[in-house]
Amino acid sequence: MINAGILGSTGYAGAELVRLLSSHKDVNIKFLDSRTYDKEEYTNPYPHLKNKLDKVCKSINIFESELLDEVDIVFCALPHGLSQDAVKVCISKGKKIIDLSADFRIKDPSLYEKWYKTTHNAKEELKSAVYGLTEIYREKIKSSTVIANPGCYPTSILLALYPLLKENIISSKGIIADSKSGVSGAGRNIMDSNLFSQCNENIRGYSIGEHRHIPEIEQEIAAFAEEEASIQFTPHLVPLNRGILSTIYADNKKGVTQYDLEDIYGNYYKDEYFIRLFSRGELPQTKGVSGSNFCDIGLKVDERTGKIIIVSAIDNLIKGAAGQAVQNMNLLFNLKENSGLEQMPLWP
Ligand SMILES: NC(=O)C1=CN([C@@H]2O[C@H](COP(=O)(O)OP(=O)(O)OC[C@H]3O[C@@H](n4cnc5c(N)ncnc54)[C@H](OP(=O)(O)O)[C@@H]3O)[C@@H](O)[C@H]2O)C=CC1
Ligand SMILES: CC(=O)N[C@@H](CCC(=O)OP(=O)(O)O)C(=O)O
Repeated sequence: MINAGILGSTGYAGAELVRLLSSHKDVNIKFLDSRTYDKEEYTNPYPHLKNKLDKVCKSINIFESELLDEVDIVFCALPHGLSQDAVKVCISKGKKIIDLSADFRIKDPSLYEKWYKTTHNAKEELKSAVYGLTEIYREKIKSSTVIANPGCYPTSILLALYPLLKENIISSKGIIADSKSGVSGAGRNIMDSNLFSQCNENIRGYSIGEHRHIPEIEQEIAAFAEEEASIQFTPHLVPLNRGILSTIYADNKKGVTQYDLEDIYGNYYKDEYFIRLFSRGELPQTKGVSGSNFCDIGLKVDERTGKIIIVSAIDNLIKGAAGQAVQNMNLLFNLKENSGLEQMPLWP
């Protein structure tokens, strides 16, 4: 049995971890950290787990808690900037840690500090963190101690682009990604602009060219292509609970055909349980992945405009957060990669 603890367990990403881990046959949840619900039943804020999870929340002081000695792995689902101490303590105690925040994703700490407008206080630990995009960094993940679980938008964009960049079919500069996210992407600490009355029946773009996921996406595009990268990224908030749909445009610099494109993606992803390719004009949709760890990818060569268009769909809370974290944990502990993640999407 793997003993696991969850920091930030009552946020939306934390709650998805709790839901997935509580039905994972190889995992025993040891602690559920929460300041707001300290000493309260976890099912008070999360009644969907009633009678299935008999656990009380506890506000954990990472420096003092003896509970840390009882676990093999810590999942950290705290807001950005709060996981650096947790990572330091876990390393010193020989525990594995999967951090769902951005604190260990960006390799260059000055870039993190610039985009996140805060200081990075674990620069040494940052060096050993592995970027947890499972399908791409599987081998490195297996032997790592600190895993930086990717952002939700980056997961949807990077899995969609990887074969094109590795095959040098598109340039690493000038890619355009237009993404739409459900409201749970913003977490449960509601902001005024995310109130039902302002999200429902409404679509709006935000942070155009300024979103914090840009350096993370560019870092990985540059790694895939082995050259400098730039992306024009526009996120939108759409009236869904969960789901991300990314539509990505790039110049077809080698003039590949629709047939070539489908063949290339088929070769790259043929053994990937969680990547489902759509061909012959079919396109993915958020409902097709909702509640699951799948990443659905649709492919289109537009010969008239000379563009390649890739469309990807994920559930932001699962493949974009908790599901990918569980997938990475499975790798760390040599379990089947889809253990605890076999749920099919919900439809309708
Ligand atoms: N939502 C998503 O789709 C995704 C989220 N992530 C990342 O996962 C992490 C958690 O995100 P998410 O679950 O959405 O966020 P939430 O805001 O929903 O939850 C974060 C939780 O952390 C706890 N917390 C502890 N200290 C603080 C603090 N000082 N300020 C605020 N909250 C605190 C809170 O619980 P309590 O008060 O009970 O302690 C809170 O509910 C973030 O780093 C986020 O970027 C990553 C990918 C996707
Ligand atoms: C809809 C919405 O607000 N989405 C969030 C996604 C951020 C998120 O969850 O960030 P990480 O994946 O980096 O942790 C945003 O745009 O800030």
